[in-house]
Amino acid sequence: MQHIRVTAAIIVDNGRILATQRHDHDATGGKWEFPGGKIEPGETPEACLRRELREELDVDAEIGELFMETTHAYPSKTVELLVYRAAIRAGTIVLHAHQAHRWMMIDELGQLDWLAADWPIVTKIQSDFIEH
Ligand SMILES: Nc1nc2c([nH]c(=O)n2[C@H]2C[C@H](O)[C@@H](COP(=O)(O)OP(=O)(O)OP(=O)(O)O)O2)c(=O)[nH]1
Ligand SMILES: [Mg+2]
Repeated sequence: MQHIRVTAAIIVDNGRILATQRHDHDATGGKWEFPGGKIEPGETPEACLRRELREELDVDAEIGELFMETTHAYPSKTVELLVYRAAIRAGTIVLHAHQAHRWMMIDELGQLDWLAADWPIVTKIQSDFIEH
């Protein structure tokens, strides 16, 4: 089965975490995720995530520590997710790859219809995420 490595960002602002919604016309349309994308050959995860945040949100971000790694087997592919903390350093969000975004309080995160691979991330954020 296809195995892909994907980076995703936990971006916090004012105590809220950024969630982005995939386009309805995508295979997983309407689901929520953390912005990011596939690591290209020769690219470090951090460089990938900076590139993805520029491409998808139009922002310059500083990538912080690795928050967690999680792997999920979908019917058609296995996704290995590398989840980093990140902070926006410049720019204002303009959505180039998503249909919506929301800034969520940590205790509200469970209200969204997340991609299946993201539930362990949501659970870990709610159990041991420390803002700093
Ligand atoms: N970015 C992101 N992808 C996720 C998350 N959870 C999850 O299962 N995925 C899956 C969905 C996709 O099958 C895969 C990569 O997603 P992607 O569509 O963002 O990849 P990309 O930005 O490189 O986009 P593209 O150039 O392939 O269109 O990872 C998540 O929280 N964030
Ligand atoms: Mg993406």
